Amino acid sequence: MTTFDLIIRNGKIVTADSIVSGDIAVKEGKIVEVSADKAIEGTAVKEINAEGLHILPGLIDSHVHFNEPGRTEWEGLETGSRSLAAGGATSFFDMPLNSTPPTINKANLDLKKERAEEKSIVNPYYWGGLVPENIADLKDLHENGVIGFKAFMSPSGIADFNNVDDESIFKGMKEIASLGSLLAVHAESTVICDQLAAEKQEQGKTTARDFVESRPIISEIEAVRRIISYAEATGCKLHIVHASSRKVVAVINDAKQRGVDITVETCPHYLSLTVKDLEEKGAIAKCAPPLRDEDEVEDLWASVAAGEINVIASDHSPAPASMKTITDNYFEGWGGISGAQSTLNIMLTEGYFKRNLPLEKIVALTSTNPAELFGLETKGTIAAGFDADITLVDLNEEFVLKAEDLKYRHKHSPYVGKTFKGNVKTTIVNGEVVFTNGEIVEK
Ligand SMILES: NC(=O)N[C@H]1NC(=O)NC1=O
Ligand SMILES: [Zn+2]
Ligand SMILES: [Zn+2]
Repeated sequence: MTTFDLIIRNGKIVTADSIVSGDIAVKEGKIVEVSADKAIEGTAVKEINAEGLHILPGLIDSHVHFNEPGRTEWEGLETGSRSLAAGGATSFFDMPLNSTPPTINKANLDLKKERAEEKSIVNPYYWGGLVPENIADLKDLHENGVIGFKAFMSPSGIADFNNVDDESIFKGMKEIASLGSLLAVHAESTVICDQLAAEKQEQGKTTARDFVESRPIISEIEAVRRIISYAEATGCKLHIVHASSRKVVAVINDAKQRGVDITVETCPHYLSLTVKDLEEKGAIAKCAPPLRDEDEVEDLWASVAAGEINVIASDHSPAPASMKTITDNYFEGWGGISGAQSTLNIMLTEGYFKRNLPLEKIVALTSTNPAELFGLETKGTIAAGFDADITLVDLNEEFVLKAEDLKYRHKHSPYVGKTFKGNVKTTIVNGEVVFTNGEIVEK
């Protein structure tokens, strides 16, 4: 009789294509057998009874800022990776900025890899940066395994990570195209945002609504149109991060239809929070692009349901509470939302339960699609031969998120106080349980 390291029995196994009842056997970190409607024969060192639970491929959060090395007082890989595990995520792609030094050359990438290998309890992957100063470093970064490159079209908010001007982005995209890699873009128009912000502040207009109006949807659309033109001129593959509106997605879809190699991400906060939350919660709900109004949220859900969005990622961009206080000027205070732990909860509560988004689509958006798009060949689904990155979820469990539930270094989030339906019970990374029943399992 075969002996396995782990057997998970009697769960409902969800993939991007189907939901089946069955068992999963794991050996040496890999899924070796999945059985539908019959028991796996054999024994295991550990068995988990998943009766009543759904079993999902672990989330792959393709957009986080864990800020290590150099800015670990804001988060760090230890707390960041633990918050992901608690939220059912088993892999992340760390953005090149907010860490100091930023990931803009091989030496800096090596520093981050070293820290991640030591501290992360989920699988780490890395974006390289594209800044005006590092075109000559792109090849080296690519050859050392970055997922792709990330550039800002508007100021990043971080002094050592400059946004690209049109000249450097065109040069960079030519180089990235020749490497066969891809470029992820924060697409907001510097001209539109800077001029509108300056006007608002001159007029003493600094409310939440003023801040939002200084970064309008048209600013995203302008930047997206421009970067698409460069993609068409260079052949560089594009990934637009954090689209805040279906109107932005529509521009991307037009390009897709013309044959441009382009994909799009949105984030849970654009699907669950509005300007009203920014007014009520202050900078805890501040981000760029900013939160939009209720009708935009509903349109974005329609876009998700229509299959127009490729990837949902958290854009977890944490900061200490002291940087998240606003007295009366919404142009002050850090822009970035702490959300890495809540992605699946939001997709289940707001998507599956409230808007009938199928579980299979949630799995596709949060795991299968990012694995396929970014070349993680052994991740993103539950099947024999794939890595045993697995999340067990109780869809019947309701809970109110409390600050002390958060594993972040700074225990704040715009979702504190929200009632969620569907809770992560156990998270398994490469065959090892890293989180169960509310607690991180330390090695
Ligand atoms: N630097 C950084 O993390 N910026 C992120 N924050 C945010 O709200 N949008 C971003 O791009
Ligand atoms: Zn961004
Ligand atoms: Zn980001």
